[in-house]
Amino acid sequence: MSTREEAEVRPQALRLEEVSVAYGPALALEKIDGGVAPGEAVALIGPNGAGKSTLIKAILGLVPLAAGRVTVLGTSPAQARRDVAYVPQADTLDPEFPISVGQVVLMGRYRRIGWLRRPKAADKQAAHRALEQVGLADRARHRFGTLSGGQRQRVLLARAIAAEPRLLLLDEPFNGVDAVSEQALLDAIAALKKQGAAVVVATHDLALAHLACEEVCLLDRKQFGFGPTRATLTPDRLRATYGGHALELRGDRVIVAHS
Ligand SMILES: Nc1ncnc2c1ncn2[C@@H]1O[C@H](COP(=O)(O)OP(=O)(O)OP(=O)(O)O)[C@@H](O)[C@H]1O
Repeated sequence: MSTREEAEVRPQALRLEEVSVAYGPALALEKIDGGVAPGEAVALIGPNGAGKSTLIKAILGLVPLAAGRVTVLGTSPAQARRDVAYVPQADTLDPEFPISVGQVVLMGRYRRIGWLRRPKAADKQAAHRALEQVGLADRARHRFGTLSGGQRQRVLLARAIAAEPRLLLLDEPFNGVDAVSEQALLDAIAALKKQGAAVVVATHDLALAHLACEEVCLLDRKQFGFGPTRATLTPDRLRATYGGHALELRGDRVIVAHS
């Protein structure tokens, strides 16, 4: 069998075919093309406004495509929604909202049990296991808003884990996160991948891409590379992707001056 045929029969959790998205007359994404296999992760890397969040919305079926096709778990984003979990940036959930950590995580079960049914013992156990996985089992009764930003991010990841997703989408999971939370997030992502889930992570953090992702997609409206991490994250490609911005590489992290 040729390499091309092998690539075509290899199962993909996510397939992007020349995906373009427009807000009004302007294209926010143009011909993004690639995929991710079950048990693997892809990092979406690009400057502010590159279209990373827009691509995540396209995978969730929340924005219409101007062209191309998104296939999630062999079907449309809308059909696959039950098996897809999304972790927003922690600051999108109001910390003042009077809800416990355990209740936030249990919300991850509602797509399975339905909003009108009461959670069963199995749902509570799944929520507890998810909190354990991010190292916060002892905080279940604490108010969500009393946790640090990094801990809140871990709780939102636990909510996603409790949903038992086959595809997990993360938007900038390391923003404002300390080293302990960073390690807990990395461990939880590794455990999900081991269970066969595919992961898509929008990030500015090249270390995260190297540590947790088999593939990267470099983008700034257009695609500047989509492939295995080490081969794709070259200084030349990074400079092309971050073209209009002042780019500084420190170790394996990109530091971008937002002018
Ligand atoms: N609802 C919207 N209506 C119009 N334009 C939008 C909308 N959402 C995003 N955009 C524009 O689309 C482009 C891509 O935005 P997007 O938020 O996807 O980028 P991003 O890579 O996630 O950025 P960041 O790293 O800053 O979060 C930007 O120019 C943004 O201003």
